[in-house]
Amino acid sequence: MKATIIGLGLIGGSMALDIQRLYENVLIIGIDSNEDHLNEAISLGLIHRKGNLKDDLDGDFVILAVPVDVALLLLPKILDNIAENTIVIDVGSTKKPICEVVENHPKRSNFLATHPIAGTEFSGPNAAIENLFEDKVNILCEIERTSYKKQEKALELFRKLNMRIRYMEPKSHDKHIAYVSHLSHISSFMLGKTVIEKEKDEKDIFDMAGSGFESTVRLAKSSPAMWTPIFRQNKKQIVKSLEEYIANLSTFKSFLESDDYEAIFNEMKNTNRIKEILK
Ligand SMILES: O=C(O)C(=O)C[C@]1(C(=O)O)C=C[C@@H](O)C=C1
Repeated sequence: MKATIIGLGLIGGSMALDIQRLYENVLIIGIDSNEDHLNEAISLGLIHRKGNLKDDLDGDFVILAVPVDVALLLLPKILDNIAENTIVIDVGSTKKPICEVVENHPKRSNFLATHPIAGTEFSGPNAAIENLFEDKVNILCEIERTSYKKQEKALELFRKLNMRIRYMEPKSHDKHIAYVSHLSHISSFMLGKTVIEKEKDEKDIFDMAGSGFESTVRLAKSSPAMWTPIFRQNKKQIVKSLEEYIANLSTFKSFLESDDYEAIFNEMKNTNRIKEILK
């Protein structure tokens, strides 16, 4: 079993670890533009050897786990050179642009667009962990455009990883993910910024930060190199979600200014429904 992992960050590295654990006689080849990451991936045991985009597109799987802007550039070239029986699986956080870029590619049926809803705020090969995908949702887009044999191969991998599969249209994926993932990150980044700016005048502010602040601001530790292209590709949906979020913040502020504590209580009471949604 041969798998080529392109992009040896948290997701690519974790995938490499799990494929080694779940299959027999595995050869994992790593490709990354960052030479330090490649060396780190070898010393961490994530990959067996370095590869390249000419000679290593002929295994069972090619996993494309690079930032979403790089994925758009690489995927058509990868498909140009892919071996007949090899499936390319992308794992990026936006799905419409990547599906569009290969829409009319003659090797479209070698590709499957996926989004594993798994991750942490950390990045790079060092952040890779075993079992990251266990019991996590994996959103698959336009699976009918992937050849049947290759669908089976991918689904077997996701079964072995014990993932929960959902099927979605790329547009619908990008719309919903703008709210539950992309907006969460922006909100955390801007909360972090607000508190850091205050800290300039009040040195003690972080001494007062408890686990509430820490859990809310966790995502602000995420990689700007990964998130900037995501925000760019999903700009339209994110702007819409931000408008709704800003309106809710403004409403809360006006309730407070007008001492409308009943309204504030009700806003929070209604939102407590999140306890049932995210059990
Ligand atoms: O939990 C985190 O730290 C994540 O950032 C994971 C998260 C998310 O927003 O849920 C981030 C991006 C991925 O596309 C999928 C999952």
